[in-house]
Amino acid sequence: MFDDATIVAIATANGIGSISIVRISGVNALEIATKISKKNNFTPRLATLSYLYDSNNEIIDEALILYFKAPFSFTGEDVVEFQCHGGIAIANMIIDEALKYGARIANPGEFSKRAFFNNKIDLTKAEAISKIIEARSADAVKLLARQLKGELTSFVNEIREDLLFMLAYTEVSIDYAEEDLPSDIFEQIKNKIEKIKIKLSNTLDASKRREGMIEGFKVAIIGKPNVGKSSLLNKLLNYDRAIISDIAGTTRDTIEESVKIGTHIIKIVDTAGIRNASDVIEKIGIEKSIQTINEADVVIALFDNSKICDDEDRKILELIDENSNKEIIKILNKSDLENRFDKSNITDFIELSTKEDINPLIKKVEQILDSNTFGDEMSLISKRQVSSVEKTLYNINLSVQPLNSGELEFFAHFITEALESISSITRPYENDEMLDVMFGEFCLGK
Ligand SMILES: Nc1nc2c(c(=O)[nH]1)N(C=O)[C@@H](CNc1ccc(C(=O)N[C@@H](CCC(=O)O)C(=O)O)cc1)CN2
Ligand SMILES: Nc1nc2c(ncn2[C@@H]2O[C@H](COP(=O)(O)OP(=O)(O)OP(=O)(O)O)[C@@H](O)[C@H]2O)c(=O)[nH]1
Ligand SMILES: [Mg+2]
Repeated sequence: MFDDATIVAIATANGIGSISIVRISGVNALEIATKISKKNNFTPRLATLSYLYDSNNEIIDEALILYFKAPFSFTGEDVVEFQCHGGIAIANMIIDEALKYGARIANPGEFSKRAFFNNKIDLTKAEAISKIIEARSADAVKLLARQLKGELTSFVNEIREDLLFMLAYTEVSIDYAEEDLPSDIFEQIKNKIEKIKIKLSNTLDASKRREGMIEGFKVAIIGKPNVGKSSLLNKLLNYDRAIISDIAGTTRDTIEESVKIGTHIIKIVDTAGIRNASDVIEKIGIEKSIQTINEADVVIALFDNSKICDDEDRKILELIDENSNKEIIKILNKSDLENRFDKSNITDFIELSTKEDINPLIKKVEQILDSNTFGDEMSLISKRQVSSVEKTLYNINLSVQPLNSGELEFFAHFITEALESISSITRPYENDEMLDVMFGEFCLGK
């Protein structure tokens, strides 16, 4: 799974800061620390202040050295940390010395990978660590910290226990006569199945709503050409990001910019107007809008209040109706001009113009994102976790019919599949390739 080399990497950011940390893990860690510091009586977990020397005996720095004696370290191996003066020059010099004394540079995620294989962390914790490093908002950090603390691990273990209970009893009832079993055992199993189904689908729903907390929520502006989409984007960003003109078709490509709304970091997406120039292009336009709507957490759909409602507007309104599960805010824009849009075509709209305060619109977006964010339900934080839960739910659903008809071998088969899927969230049975890909996406030095 991995070689037994001693690995070294900078643990801190690759830039100027007051302190940098170089971390070494493996059997030679202590010996390397001894050579660099000329000290050899490290007490585990006690910071030791020492000068550091290179192999020519020239002084490099004054640093704190931390020694973690195996197995009581992050990786489960002997770990030594040099907390040296910041910047990258000193850290790189320490790394060079460690390489001379037999260490090699760690691969991305290798410290975490070793922690996983030494049973110090499970995959949920590894994923939480990896995402926390990249988190951009306090909301995201809090969500991830819950998983770091083991919330998903407990969730998985509870479901595993229930599934194992079911398997145990089906095994027994396949082998033994019914009268030897508690009479309500199948009722118990059915109840457990129903509870698991609810638990899994609630978790999937909450996770879907919160997807944007980690990746950044997407708010998309759609509408036909010239309705004022880019003008609204600029107002939301508070600077002139997009080019604006009275020529329809000014914005050719999708523009994405980050901005903070309330506690949320969001990506605002300004799209090219949905055009009706020819059938082919119109089709592309509509397809693009459908895609935009699908990918967005909130959609702001603009209509031009200074023009009469035409077929293009009606197409967009139709699209909105078809996506009633999406949060779509309808805006009658350019309401400062003479109103010509027939309002019988549209419900629940906000009248707006560039001359007006957009705070009510921002508040509305914030409210929607708040409701997507908050709540006590647990969330999954990666596609991998979501697909494992989906697979578990799929197999649980398939197990119901054979349970009802007494085909216990089939029931046991689906429960076994479900057990495998749910277990893979914390610890897959055998899947080295997946693990390589996953840990390979981690930050260097993590
Ligand atoms: N300097 C430093 N800070 C750090 C880390 C690190 O590796 N080094 N971490 C790295 O991610 C995080 C803290 N995570 C850690 C997790 C476990 C152990 C550890 O030594 N575990 C031992 C002992 C447990 C105990 O005493 O309770 C063990 O699990 O056996 C250390 C750090 C964040 N801050
Ligand atoms: N009177 C008035 N004019 C507006 C308003 N919003 C935008 N405009 C004008 O409408 C024209 C088109 O604005 P844009 O923001 O470029 O429109 P768009 O929807 O991005 O257009 P495309 O990129 O071509 O799809 C510009 O001349 C804007 O100044 C508004 O609320 N009131
Ligand atoms: Mg535009």
